[in-house]
Amino acid sequence: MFDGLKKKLDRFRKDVEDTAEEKAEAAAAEADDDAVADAETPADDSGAAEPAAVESDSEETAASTSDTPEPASEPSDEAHSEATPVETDDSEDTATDATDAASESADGADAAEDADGPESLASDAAKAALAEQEADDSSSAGRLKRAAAFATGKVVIEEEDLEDPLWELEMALLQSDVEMQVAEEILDTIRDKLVGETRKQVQSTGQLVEEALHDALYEVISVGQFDFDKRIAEADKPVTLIFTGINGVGKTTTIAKLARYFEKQGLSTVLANGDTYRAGANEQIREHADALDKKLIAHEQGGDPAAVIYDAVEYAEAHDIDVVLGDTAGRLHTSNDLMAQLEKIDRVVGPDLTIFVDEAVAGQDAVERSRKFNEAAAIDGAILTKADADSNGGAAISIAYVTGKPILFLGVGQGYDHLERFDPEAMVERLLGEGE
Ligand SMILES: Nc1nc2c(ncn2[C@@H]2O[C@H](COP(=O)(O)OP(=O)(O)OP(=O)(O)O)[C@@H](O)[C@H]2O)c(=O)[nH]1
Repeated sequence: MFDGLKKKLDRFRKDVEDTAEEKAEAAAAEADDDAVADAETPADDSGAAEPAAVESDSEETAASTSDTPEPASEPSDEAHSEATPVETDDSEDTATDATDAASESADGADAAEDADGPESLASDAAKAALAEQEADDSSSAGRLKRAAAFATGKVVIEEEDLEDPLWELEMALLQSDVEMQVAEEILDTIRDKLVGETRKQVQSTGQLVEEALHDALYEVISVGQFDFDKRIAEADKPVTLIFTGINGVGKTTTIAKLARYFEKQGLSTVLANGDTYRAGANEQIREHADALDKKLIAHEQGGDPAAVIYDAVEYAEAHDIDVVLGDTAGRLHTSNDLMAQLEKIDRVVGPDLTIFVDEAVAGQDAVERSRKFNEAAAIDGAILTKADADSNGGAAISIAYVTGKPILFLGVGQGYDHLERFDPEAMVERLLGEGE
């Protein structure tokens, strides 16, 4: 399930990790060359121990180096732990930035000690560059900072490192039927979380990227989620659930699966066939009712669906039944008379939940239909069937964000037990291949 998208997400994570680490290693190599060149430069006649000068290829860097205050005395250990690898980002607010950086460097140092990580490999010149409080540009001092960051077990991820991998990820999401605005939201979240992030000694860049991917996917997938079982348990009985969607997506089969699902929870159900439109609809749902030993309320073909559902609620009240499961005719959102039927059921019966059913394999089409049904009939949640046959996962990722309503269940096969409560965390872990 969703294997195609899983592979693409994994490729994104590897691309970013490779880019960031290659860049840092390249900078480290350059920095060593710079440091060696500086070491051969004769000291000036003042005799004061200058911090290792950083070769610059631009005026401002030289200025910032000459501005660098000379250490008054050999820094004490505390001062040293303050002065060692400090990440300064380019944000305007250097005061906050310095505090953040200091606390981060303390964390970094602690983490390094905690993790019994290798002694810092940064050369003195690299440490001096890192100790600089100035926001730096892409000069050799900047390269040295990145290199030292790498040498001290830190990798700074920059916007340019993400450009290509994010473009690839956007294509992958769109090809997997993720809705455009949902894909943009995912990319924005990843960019916000990763740019300027430093990889701590105890983390790999891949872990950093995975955390950003996880959070970005979870944010869009979990929109509107509520505790379905709790909602049903606490609602006044009988609870009335109405199912709508187009023909052939699996509404009737899903109703039968839910009858089995509630039975396992000790809740009784009665089925109602509000599909008085299609010939053979009564026979189809009656097969399920008989197989599950459940009561079915049905009228003649051509009857009023609202009257069927109303009779089922009356039956449930008279027989102390917990849940009414009302099927309706497959319809397109553009079918005015069928949409008018839904409004009448809403008016006459006042169902607890109107649930939109579509098939995961329909991808973008399912997303678009969910948006239209929600506009026309104000759905309370969605069930995606045939997820067992869906390699993309685009509909499962997009529908909640697009409608603001949660996906409640996934249909994962043709059997009555092939129904899964939709869990956003489990979905994200499935997409990221975690916990396998
Ligand atoms: N693989 C798979 N097949 C499913 C799933 N859910 C339903 N189906 C199949 O999809 C087909 C259509 O299911 P129905 O329940 O008849 O669909 P419907 O929406 O009620 O169709 P109408 O009655 O025409 O509105 C049947 O062959 C089901 O077995 C699922 O989760 N996975």
